[in-house]
Amino acid sequence: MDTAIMQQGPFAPAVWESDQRSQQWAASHSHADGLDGQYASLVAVEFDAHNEEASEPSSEMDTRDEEELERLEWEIREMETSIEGLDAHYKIVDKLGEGTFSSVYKAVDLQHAYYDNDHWALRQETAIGTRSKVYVALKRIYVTSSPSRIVNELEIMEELRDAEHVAYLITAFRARDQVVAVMPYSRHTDFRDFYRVMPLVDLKCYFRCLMSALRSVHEANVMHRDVKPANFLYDPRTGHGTLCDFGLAERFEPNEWRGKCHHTLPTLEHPHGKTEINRNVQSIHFSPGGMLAGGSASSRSKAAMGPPERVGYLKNDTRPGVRANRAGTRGFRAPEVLLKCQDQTPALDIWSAGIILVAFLSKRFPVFNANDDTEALLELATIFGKKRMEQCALLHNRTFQCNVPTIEGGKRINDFILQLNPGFMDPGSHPDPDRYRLDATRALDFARACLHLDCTRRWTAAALLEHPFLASDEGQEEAFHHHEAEMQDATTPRH
Ligand SMILES: Nc1ncnc2c1ncn2[C@@H]1O[C@H](COP(=O)(O)OP(=O)(O)OP(=O)(O)O)[C@@H](O)[C@H]1O
Repeated sequence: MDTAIMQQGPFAPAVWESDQRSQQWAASHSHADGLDGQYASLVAVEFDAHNEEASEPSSEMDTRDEEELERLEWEIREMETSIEGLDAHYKIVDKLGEGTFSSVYKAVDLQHAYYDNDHWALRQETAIGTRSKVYVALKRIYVTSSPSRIVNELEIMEELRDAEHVAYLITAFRARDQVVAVMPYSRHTDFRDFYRVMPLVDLKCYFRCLMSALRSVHEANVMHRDVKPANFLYDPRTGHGTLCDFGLAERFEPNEWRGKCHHTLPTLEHPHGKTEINRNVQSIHFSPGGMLAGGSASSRSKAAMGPPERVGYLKNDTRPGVRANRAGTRGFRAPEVLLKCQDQTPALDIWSAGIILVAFLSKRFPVFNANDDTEALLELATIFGKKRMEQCALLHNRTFQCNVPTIEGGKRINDFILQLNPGFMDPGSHPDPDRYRLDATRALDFARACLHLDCTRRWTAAALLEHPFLASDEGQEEAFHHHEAEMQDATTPRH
């Protein structure tokens, strides 16, 4: 390796980082609930914290054919020869994934013992000294990625190193045109294997990890921009999740607020008034209750601000299209991204997390599958209805026009979920049917809180962590009712 672009650092794999409380909680609830057999067998694999290999899937589960395995072998050899010195540090054992911008491999960290891992060991509840092998994930970023994009990803990961439930960067290096980021290996199960069978109690665990990752990311004024199941590595056996892939992440710069829309600069304020972030924000419109600031589109459009530009559109418009960051994955893009809002906020990640929840609750994945942004807006319109889409567009200084008659009405997100999964409220053989119904109602409300079309009304990650679906004690429930009352108050139009 000729150029180290970041220092080698101490680490311990995230798989050992599992929060013991969530782990015990997930395990006890999963089994107590008399679960779907498929899910029970997923979580039943004994997790031996001291012997990673014992809990690895056996080769029988490897469905790859000979040709694929040969290709993988070739790929590993090619990587080892094109990055001089790599094999002295890491022994690549498998391929974990492949995306648009990179390939990710599982490797044994051969030199783990030569580094001081105490810092990370402090964050663990499991001693790491007893491990015979320590696995890492090597993300080989394709040469077609621009240097600025690579630096952006690495810098953001470096900045978020101490954030819980966020993939952290151990080191990164460059060998000629090859850039490799090294992360702890996070053991996980493919979302498609559990989204239809995961019980509500374990779903809470999933969203606690995801929301706590997003809270840290947003507190650092970063928008992830690509929240989706493939980027949240969740292990149902331990109840531990890790948000990865900061390849599209963008800094939220309040000082560069363009002000072309009708929504105000948000505050990432904690509910109940404990301000804790946005070091750089100079002018903040505070809203009660931890919502991103602002009222409803209709109330705001009547406010003193007035539209910055004329409303409406030219029929034969020859002007170039509006440019805005629309990075993300289809089906997970928030309405403001689809509408090319130029002042996008961290609320866009909350929308994507809400879509993941809809997949769980409706047992449908992918939820949306449009080929382009216009089609994606139409998909939203079929749920939310024309009027609310028009209001949402207006908020971003856009006009929504559609002559499809079936989108006139619109429904609540809860009704949409229940339409797709009519049996959702039925506790079935759940040992505590009332508890199930309460959790199910709260899960629907959690989805509603994530999926406000109006980005200013979407709850923050910090607020969502205190939503009763995730909150577990009375105090938090009381706080929620207080929070709800404040929200009602804030969003009721004043005449
Ligand atoms: N730390 C890790 N531990 C285990 N697996 C990982 C880790 N990081 C990434 N992966 C696996 O590799 C896949 C691709 O990683 P990543 O999303 O970072 O790459 P990408 O090229 O940006 O992908 P995409 O274009 O799909 O967003 C992930 O979906 C995951 O399955």
